[in-house]
Amino acid sequence: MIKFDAVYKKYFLNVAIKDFSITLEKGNIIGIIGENGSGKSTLLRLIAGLLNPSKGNITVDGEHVSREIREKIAYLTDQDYYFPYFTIRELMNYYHSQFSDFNITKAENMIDFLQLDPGTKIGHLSKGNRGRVKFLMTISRNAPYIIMDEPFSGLDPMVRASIIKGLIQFVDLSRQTVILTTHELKEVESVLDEAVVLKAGRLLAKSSVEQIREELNMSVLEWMEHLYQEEKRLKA
Ligand SMILES: Nc1ncnc2c1ncn2[C@@H]1O[C@H](COP(=O)(O)OP(=O)(O)OP(=O)(O)O)[C@@H](O)[C@H]1O
Repeated sequence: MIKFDAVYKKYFLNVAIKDFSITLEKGNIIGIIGENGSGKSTLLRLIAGLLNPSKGNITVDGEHVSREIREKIAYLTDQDYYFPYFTIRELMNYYHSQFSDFNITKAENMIDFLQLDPGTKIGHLSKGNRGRVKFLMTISRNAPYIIMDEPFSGLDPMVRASIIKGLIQFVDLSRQTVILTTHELKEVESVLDEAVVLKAGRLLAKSSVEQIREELNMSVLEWMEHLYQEEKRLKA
């Protein structure tokens, strides 16, 4: 379980996360959604322990983020950082040597599914295919928490839907929790259990996707748009 208690995160004078309290339960696929600049990436970096809160507390399974806790988290960044002279297979072997939870058999199985050639050098891949490699390296870890910043951006629409479905196929939700940010809501919402809406660094709402669909009779995108309009109306 991940818990935020009255968390603030400032970048110099800019407050990116404000008075943020939330509990994220285990065993779900959770989508963090909101407009550009609403604080989604900052939230993920705080969970991954790449940033420290300016104020407030964050705990993962009841413990403050530390080196041991960080090892429980597989994090897919929105940045490109792989060594360009490695082939995909060399990168897989490198990850296998660095992370005790890296499942090389799962990675081998995923390579075909993601339509990647393991002999290709990272530096020779297109941006979309580098995105697939990031997805491969992250999902192949048997980490209890998989945190992904925009994992599907840049993927071509013809394969995006099947790669999104692969998330369910390759993640074991009896032992793993997935938290991801996305702007591709129409395609991603079918795999989400929960949605968390951010606006200007604040938590606007959190709901189960089933509740949004069954009780409000809305898609997640419609729900988010509705919340944004309500917020605007209340402020006017
Ligand atoms: N390194 C940084 N230094 C200063 N300000 C930052 C930094 N990173 C993010 N910010 C600011 O913090 C706020 C939240 O940014 P963040 O990247 O978390 O939003 P986001 O919801 O992920 O946006 P997007 O959808 O565009 O990726 C924005 O106002 C942004 O300009």
